[in-house]
Amino acid sequence: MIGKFRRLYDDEHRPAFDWMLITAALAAISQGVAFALTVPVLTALFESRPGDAWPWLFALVIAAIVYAVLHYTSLTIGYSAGAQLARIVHHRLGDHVVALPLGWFTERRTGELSQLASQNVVQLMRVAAMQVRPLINAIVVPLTVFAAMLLFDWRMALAGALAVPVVAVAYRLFGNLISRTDHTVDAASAQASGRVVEFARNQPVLRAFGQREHGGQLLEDSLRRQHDTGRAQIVSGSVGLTGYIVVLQAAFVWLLLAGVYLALDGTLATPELLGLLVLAVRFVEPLIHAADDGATLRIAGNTIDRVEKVLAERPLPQPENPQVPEDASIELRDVRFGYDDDPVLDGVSLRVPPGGLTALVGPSGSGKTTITRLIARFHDAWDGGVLIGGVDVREMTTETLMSQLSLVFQDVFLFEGTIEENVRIGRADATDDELREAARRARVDEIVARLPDGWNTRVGEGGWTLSGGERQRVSIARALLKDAPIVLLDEATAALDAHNSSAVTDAIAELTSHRTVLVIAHDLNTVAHADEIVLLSDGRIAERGTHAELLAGGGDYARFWSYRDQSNSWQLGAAR
Ligand SMILES: Nc1ncnc2c1ncn2[C@@H]1O[C@H](COP(=O)(O)OP(=O)(O)OP(=O)(O)O)[C@@H](O)[C@H]1O
Repeated sequence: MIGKFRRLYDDEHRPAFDWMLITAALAAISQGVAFALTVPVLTALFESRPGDAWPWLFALVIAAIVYAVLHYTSLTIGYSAGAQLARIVHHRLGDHVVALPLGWFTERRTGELSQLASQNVVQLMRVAAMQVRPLINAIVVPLTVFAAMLLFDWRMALAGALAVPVVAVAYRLFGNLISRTDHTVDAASAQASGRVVEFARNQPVLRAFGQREHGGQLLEDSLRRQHDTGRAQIVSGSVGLTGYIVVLQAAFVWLLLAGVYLALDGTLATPELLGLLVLAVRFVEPLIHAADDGATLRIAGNTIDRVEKVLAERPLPQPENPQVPEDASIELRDVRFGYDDDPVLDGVSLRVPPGGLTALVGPSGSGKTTITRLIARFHDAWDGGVLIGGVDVREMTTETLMSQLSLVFQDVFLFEGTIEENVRIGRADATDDELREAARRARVDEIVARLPDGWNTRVGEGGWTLSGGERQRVSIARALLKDAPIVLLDEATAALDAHNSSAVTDAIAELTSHRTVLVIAHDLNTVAHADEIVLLSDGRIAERGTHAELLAGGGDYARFWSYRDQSNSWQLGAAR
């Protein structure tokens, strides 16, 4: 456990943690020595030689002072080492995840990462600061007491040593019982907090569909599950803790019996026996505390395992000799790729020349979004190549690649901040005039005009104060401000109201003029003017050509187009 903590520290701060360990160990030794010194003091008093007790008492006071100083030192070093740990773990996680492929950031993983980096790391900091020392105490104090027993009476020390394996086995067995439900309790708590957020967020939907009770029922179920697992944890935890303490008491009784036997035998004087029994109590005491702290330490151990798992994720390999693209073309050469064992794209080749517009169409799940993700290097292709400006994306740095691309996807994320800050993410050093111009072209100025604080209006977490169409316009303004030569666009105007839809269409027209564009089109009406239309089906290109060529070809595209004529609202995605 201590090794796990040490591994988390960097070379600069590990010595502070080591100092905390050393001072804590020295404090524990001095505490053990102080306990041991009670034996000659008690012996002298019980043998009616109070004068003999003074030197031992004096030594005991010195040991107690040394203990107090060392304890205080390790406490203060521990606090600062704990605070450092939170900072280091945050930095290490931050530095590592920025190098991970964007495809790693699924909703589940980002949720777990955010819990890990916030709540769990703070717990880790507390454990490093406050709970590692008691663990050292639980090991070093009994060892010191044992050494002292050896000096006073080796037979009592031997009796103590015989009890140690039994206590160790009990610690492990009952410890497992205590921690057995940790994972189920963690999972139930995570699920319950997720349900609370979901219930609050989905109030409008639940009420609109008269499902308030259904949503409440789900929440209630998971709260009940949390309650039940919590109760099971208390029961098995109490059984485990009680069992362990009973074994410790039995170990003490065993020492008592050994001492009484030796006393009756006449080989151990009664005053010495009393002193040794007081020492035996001190032997057992830190072990009881160890049981209390064990559960917290195990949880900290789990957290460290999770941090290490994230740190072990393979970062996106960076090229040794980075190259820069020659132009703004996009090319896929015989690309194969899948998220698990089955390929999602199976031999896809396409080329968008600089300034060209290619539309990807196809049924839902045919792999359109996956193509855009490979171009932005969310993942690397299994086989084949993805090239920008004639250079494989694996041969350029992430910065170079990202400087070439603007991504406008459906799930727009806005940060908690003002609307101006959200547009400025497009290019941090843009002048105010450039920012206003991009906003005007994306028709964000219309949104700003109706907001109470104009540009300084805060958009709320995830941008919830704005409508879906408004969020898309903000994301298009970002892309206009960034002014990258290639645009990857997931066009989705179908779900928008008429006003927003026309505003988004205008904004997209601004964004796509004079740029290389690869657009995922959900509505066939918007693709007719593309230079090339690529129809994907099951991860392969089924048809390709201009609108006129595809209509003349009389294939699936032509068929879908004629359906579209019959029903204006028809969409390709719904054809599956
Ligand atoms: N992160 C992921 N992990 C596992 N499978 C995924 C992942 N993303 C997509 N898939 C799967 O890959 C296939 C292609 O998905 P993709 O999103 O590329 O299709 P699409 O044509 O863009 O669909 P839509 O039009 O519905 O957005 C689908 O079967 C999908 O379930």
